[in-house]
This record gives sequence, C-alpha cells and structure tokens, in this order.
Amino acid sequence: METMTKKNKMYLAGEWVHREKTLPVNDPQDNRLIATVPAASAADMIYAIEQAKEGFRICSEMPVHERIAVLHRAADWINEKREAYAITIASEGSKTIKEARKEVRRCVETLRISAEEARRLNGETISFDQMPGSENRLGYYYRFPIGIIGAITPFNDPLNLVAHKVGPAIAAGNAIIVKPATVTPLSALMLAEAFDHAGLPAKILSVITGNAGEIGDVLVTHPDVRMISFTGGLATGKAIMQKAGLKKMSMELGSNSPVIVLNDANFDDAVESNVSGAFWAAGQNCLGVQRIYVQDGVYDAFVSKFVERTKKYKTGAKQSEQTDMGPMISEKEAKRVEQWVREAVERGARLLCGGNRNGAFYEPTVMTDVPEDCRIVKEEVFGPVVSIFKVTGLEEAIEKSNRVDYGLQAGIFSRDIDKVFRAVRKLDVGGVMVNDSSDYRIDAMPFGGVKGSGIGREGVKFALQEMTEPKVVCFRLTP
Ligand SMILES: NC(=O)c1ccc[n+]([C@@H]2O[C@H](COP(=O)([O-])OP(=O)(O)OC[C@H]3O[C@@H](n4cnc5c(N)ncnc54)[C@H](O)[C@@H]3O)[C@@H](O)[C@H]2O)c1
Ligand SMILES: O=C[C@H](O)CS(=O)(=O)O
Repeated sequence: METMTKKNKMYLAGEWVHREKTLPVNDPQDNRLIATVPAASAADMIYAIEQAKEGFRICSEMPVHERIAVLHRAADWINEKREAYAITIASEGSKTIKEARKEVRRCVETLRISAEEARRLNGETISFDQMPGSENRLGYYYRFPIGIIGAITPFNDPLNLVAHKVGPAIAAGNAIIVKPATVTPLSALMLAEAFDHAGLPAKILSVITGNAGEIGDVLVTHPDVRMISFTGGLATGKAIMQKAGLKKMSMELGSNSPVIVLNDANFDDAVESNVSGAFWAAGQNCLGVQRIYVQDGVYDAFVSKFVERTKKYKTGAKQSEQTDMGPMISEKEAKRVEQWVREAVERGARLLCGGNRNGAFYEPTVMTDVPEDCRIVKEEVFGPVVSIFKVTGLEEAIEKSNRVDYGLQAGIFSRDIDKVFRAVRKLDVGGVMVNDSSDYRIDAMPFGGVKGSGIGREGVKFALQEMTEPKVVCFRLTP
C-alpha cells in the first residue's frame, strides 16, 4: 500500500534520504511488512543537529506571517490527503480507520491552532518606576525561541502527538528534530511531507528514523539541543532525564486514569462515556479509563450495564468501518496485558468479560474485586482492561483515585456541584473532566499531569510558552 510519496526515506534537514541499513514497519494486525525506513546512524543525528543550527537561524528570522502561512499550508495539505494519512495511521499503528480519521482531523486542528498562537506570542510592558530610583526607566519583555528542540514521540498517536511538538516549535521560530516511535514512523514522515510541500525552509525540521538507543541518546545528550520534548512511558522519561543534563524538559508521560461515578450520575451517559474512554485505541491511550470507582447505590446496575455494553464493542480488522477496536501494538504487549489480568484473577479478581487473546488482539476486558496491590491497579495497563470498584462515597473514591504514582486526568459523573468541586480540588491530576470520562481532550487546552505523568504542559499555547524564553529590555532615559 502506497503510504507515502517518499518511500523508504527519512527527512534529514530538508532532504529525503535513503540509508542502506533499514528497519521494517509492520502492521500489528498480521505482522505484514508495509514499509521500510532508514536506520539512521549516530552520525546522521549529529548531522541533523549541525544543520538545525542554521535551521534555527532561518526559522527565528522568518517573519511571523510566513510561519503562520507555512503552518496553514501544511494543515491544508494534510486535510486534502486526510484519507491517506488515516490509512497510514491505521496500517502502522493499532487504531481502527475510524479512530485514525479522528486523529488526522485533530492534527489539522493542532497545526491551525499553532498558526493562531504564533500571532499571539507577545510580551508585556514593565513599570520599572514601581521602584524608587527607576522613575526614568521604561521597558518590556518579549518571548524568543530557544533554539534546537529534540522531540521524541510515542507509538499510539503517531501523527497528532508529533504535530503537538512540530507545530508550536515552528510557530515560535525554533528548529526541531523528531525521533518518532520506531514501530510507527510513517505518520511522522508524512507530517514532514506536508511541511516540505508547504514550503518550510530546509534545515528547520528533520524526522530521523532508527533505533532509539543509537540515535535517541545522541539527540538527548547533544549540548546544542536546548530542549527535549518527550512523550512516552515513565521509565523512558526517567532514563532520558538522567542522560540529558542541563536543558529544558517537557515530559508527557504515563497514566492510570480514574473515573468516579456517584449515585446521582446520569447513568447511561456514564456507561457510554466510560466504555469509549476505556477501549479507544485498544486502551493504548494515556487518557484511557483504567479504574472506575462507583458509589454503592448504583454499583450493581452500573457493572451489569457496563459489561453488557462492553460485550457489544466489536473487535476486528482495523480497516473495517464496523470495527470498534483493533489489535494492540504487538503480540508482546497483548501477552503482557494477558499476564497482568491472569495475576489479578489468580489473586481473586472476578473476570466479567474479555480476558482472551488472539495474537496482538486482546478482548475488551472488565474485572471487579481486583486486589488493590495488583499491577493492573497500581501501574499503567495501557491496554483494553478496566477494573471497577465499589465505594461508599466521594471521599473514599478520591482517596483511592489518588493512590497511584500518576496524575494525568480524571473523570467524575455527578449532578451535585458541591461534590464535583470537592473532587476538582482534591483529585491529584492535571485535568478533571466533569460528566465526561478521563478520555476527553481538545488540542487547545493545557495538557499534562503531575507525579509520574510528567513535567510541563502541552496543548499548543502552553507548548509555545515552554519552547520560548522571556527576554527583558529596559531603557534608562537621560533626565
Ligand atoms: N502524557 C501524554 O501526553 C502521553 C501521550 C501518549 C502516550 N503517552 C505514554 O507513552 C507510553 C506509550 O508509548 P510508547 O510505548 O511509545 O512509549 P516508550 O516510552 O516506549 O517510547 C516513547 C518514545 O521514546 C523512544 N525511546 C525509547 N527508549 C529511549 C531512549 N533510551 N532514549 C531516547 N528515546 C527512547 C521510543 O523509540 C519512542 O519514540 C505510555 O506510557 C503512554 O501513557 C503519554
Ligand atoms: O495517549 C495520549 C494522548 O495524548 C491522548 S489524545 O489522543 O491526545 O487525546
């Protein structure tokens, strides 16, 4: 399947280049080879960084209106070819074609918001005369781009999460080098195609494919790379931070999202929202619903309805319009989830549906009575498994929600405004979705978490702030 016009090439400082050594890109559904990409060397990454120095000069000197125009042209290109982009996501990754189409729409939105935020990257005047002795001074601060940004991205949203780094970087006037997930590089390369066609000057953007250890370490440790914008697992984030040394860090890491359902919740709404939130992208979603704390007055009815609805969630071939959920990213990951579920069941958990694996496919799975010290409760499952717990009330639900070393987003279903605001204040997370599951995001909102879920925020305006620095300018006027 023709997934991109620049087959078997990577985007190195504005040039499409082959390499003799290549890596396979396989469809996780059947392991079919769909493409090969260059296995870049450490020398390639060093070259990309060298070229990015000139790229940063070029981008930082581009008038803002030119950056805005490039971002909109790239968005236009992707929108015109949206089905090809969706097919690529649904081929190299584990999303269904329906899920992939939504990611492409969001990528277009992310680039357009980046263009808008480029217009709003302003400073402020400063009243220096607030201090005695500074009566004859005036000035301001403005924000300037920080230089070369190293972006490392995960497999599960292989297009939009790359756009969340490339869009703001270019909007702010930086140069950026992307090391996409080794298993899903094609979408990132197609994003580069869009910018190439949009007329982005050479050397500003590179998308370097290859083994993380070899090229990732170079990108992370090189002194001319002034920021690492990482999205991925907690363990990888920690490893990167230890290697990086003194540079800006944006860490969008793992999660283990809780949802609270109180007795007064809109019951059917809570069921529908959390089934979708749990099994979207086969649960390989940092905002995926992993734990649901249901108040005792509606617990039995909720569990029954949730299981009934889960059993109707259709697992199958990703390219079928009737499929709700595809495979996981690999059989290895599906086996890990299978093992975590088995551990829980052996320790007394009740398996109410799912629990079966076929290759990389793992059925949507619901458990109750899961011991709280099981990995599937404490760690990030990153798979299609939900554990439902009965609670006596809001305080118990909040306390148990906060017990894990993650804090990205949570959901709460209730009509009681006082209880909702109590949860908003006390849930130790970066976002609380009220009468939505934890799996709700728009690309303009601040996005990120606390504890093991990361450092800093994405969401375009907030990424732009992280990818720039303030510079103060003060004039002393002669009396
Ligand atoms: N918080 C968020 O916004 C967000 C969004 C999506 C995914 N995630 C998280 O990402 C994880 C799933 O994605 P994944 O499996 O691709 O994560 P991962 O940590 O395995 O890999 C992420 C990226 O890091 C690279 N990498 C791995 N080891 C590296 C190293 N030593 N040096 C440099 N780069 C290295 C990988 O090649 C990949 O490009 C989950 O934990 C999920 O919660 C978080
Ligand atoms: O996997 C985590 C993603 O950031 C969530 S979303 O796809 O951006 O909503």
